[in-house]
Amino acid sequence: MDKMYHIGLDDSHGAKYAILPGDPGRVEKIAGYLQNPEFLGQNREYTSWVGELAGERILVMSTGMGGPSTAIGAEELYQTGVRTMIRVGTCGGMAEQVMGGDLVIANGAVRMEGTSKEYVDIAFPAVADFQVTKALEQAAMDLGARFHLGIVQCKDSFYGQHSPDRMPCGKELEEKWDMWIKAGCLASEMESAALYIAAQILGVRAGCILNVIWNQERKKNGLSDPHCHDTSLAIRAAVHAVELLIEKER
Ligand SMILES: O=P(O)(O)O[C@H]1O[C@H](CO)[C@@H](O)[C@H]1O
Ligand SMILES: O=c1cc[nH]c(=O)[nH]1
Repeated sequence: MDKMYHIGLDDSHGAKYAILPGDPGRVEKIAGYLQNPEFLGQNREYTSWVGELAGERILVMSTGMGGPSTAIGAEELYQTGVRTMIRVGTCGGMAEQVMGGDLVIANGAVRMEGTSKEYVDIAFPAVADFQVTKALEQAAMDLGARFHLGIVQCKDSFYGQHSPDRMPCGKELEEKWDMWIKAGCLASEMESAALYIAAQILGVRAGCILNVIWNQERKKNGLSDPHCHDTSLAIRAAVHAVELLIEKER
């Protein structure tokens, strides 16, 4: 087959499982947890490596930031044979109990972004695959991580989250932010809703595990707000979850 237009890959990678960080700079680090890691290529925001785990080929590819590039990545990975997609990313805590350095496993996502609306009506939920989510939960437990499992909020504007007062529509952003918190959202990030909806429509599995960087709500409420930029724990949990899925499905 020809190489896919955006991701620059064809099906010669031979992987059915993919680990998908947003940040291209995280790809080589993730591949370092696999056997025989090999650089495949880079085009636009898509940097790709492949390696092996428990006898299976595993692709690692960055999606870039936000729904559009994530959905394009999922679509083109599907064309190259990938059937299980696990996002490993970062997020900002929303719920008070979610602290920097914790992990969040997203079993569903609020669709406050634009991409998924061009797949299916907003009434349709963005939900993670149950088996993938169970494997992520088991992996986090095996690693002894402090983790939370629940719903994350996805948006398109990082600065709409952090500086809503600067935006002409800031009042609406703030009202919605408070509503998501009251409804029980754990954390905010930018890709899982588009990934879950694209995966659903493609008929493949998707899940997501996130490192919590900080929690602006804790800071606002005068609570301690430790910051953690180290994504190692989330990466190790994602890799271990893939291993668990492979073993279970062998
Ligand atoms: O660390 P990644 O995976 O990029 O994820 C988060 O970080 C970016 C914003 O800083 C957004 O992409 C958000 O979803
Ligand atoms: O606060 C944050 C941190 C990471 N990613 C986001 O989208 N928001």
